[in-house]
Amino acid sequence: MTTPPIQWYPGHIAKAEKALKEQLKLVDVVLEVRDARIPLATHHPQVKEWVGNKMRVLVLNRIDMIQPQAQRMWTQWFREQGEEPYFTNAQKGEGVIAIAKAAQAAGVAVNQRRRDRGMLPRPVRAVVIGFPNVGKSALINRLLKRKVVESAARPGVTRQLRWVRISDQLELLDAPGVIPAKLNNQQVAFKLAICDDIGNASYDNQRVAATLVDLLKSLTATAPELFPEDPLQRYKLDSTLFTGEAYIYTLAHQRYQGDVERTARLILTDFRKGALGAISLELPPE
Ligand SMILES: Nc1nc2c(ncn2[C@@H]2O[C@H](COP(=O)(O)OP(=O)(O)OP(=O)(O)O)[C@@H](O)[C@H]2O)c(=O)[nH]1
Repeated sequence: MTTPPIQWYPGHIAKAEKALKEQLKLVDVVLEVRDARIPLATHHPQVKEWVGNKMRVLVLNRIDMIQPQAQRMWTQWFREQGEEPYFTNAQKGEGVIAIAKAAQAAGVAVNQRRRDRGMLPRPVRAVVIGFPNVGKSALINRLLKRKVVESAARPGVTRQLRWVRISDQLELLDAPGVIPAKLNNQQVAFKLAICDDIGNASYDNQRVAATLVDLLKSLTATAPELFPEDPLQRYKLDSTLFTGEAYIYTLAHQRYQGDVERTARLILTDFRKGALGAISLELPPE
């Protein structure tokens, strides 16, 4: 059997899963953050089971990094699935007030249940969960209107637990819950690696960058209305003539002294910092 191109460390995953379940035990409401560029790949199939019958608010973050038209398509799709997506730019604080309101609204139901059981109402307790690097800490800091959580460019950075008061009705765990990636789907793994939402994993930059080029080619072909310009035009090399792998190899030889690794890293960095434009890497399934 060949080694899969993207690998995690199983011990790390088991530990993360255990920590996440401990955090979930403490709360009434779960704010699940996904990366708006890959809302399906940043969904873990077991979240539903882990969240159980607690209230869940679905947050699609990095809204600045996808096309407005893609946002509209996702809104419609999620509503068809019976879910209301909340879109945020946690870096700038956009859409964050609506998240706090949705969490508080969920708290009303929680307190009604407490009253029905003869218990005193209390502020609703919430936690922010999501894959590494999706913007959990940035969102918490915005909800708190101050910086209590280190928001790092480095994936997988988290710290100790504390309750912080957001309003009279809402308390938040100040440390986010990290959802560990599911191990067995390489297609999903590639998207997580492209977006740097993969945490503690090892992968091959050249294969990941080649997959990004192939994905962009296929998206521009299937949804041309979302791509008035070729996202790869920055490199002045026609992507329609090559496979992803051949594209990187050719570009490396034309522009970067044959340094394929450097070219691969450059393309990934350009995509991650938005230099290729606002691009949703996934579109709602038909
Ligand atoms: N462009 C953009 N960048 C964002 C957004 N939200 C967060 N970021 C940036 O993305 C990086 C990661 O954000 P964090 O808040 O540290 O992500 P996290 O999910 O807490 O990451 P871990 O601690 O690794 O699990 C930081 O550089 C943020 O400034 C957003 O909506 N748009």
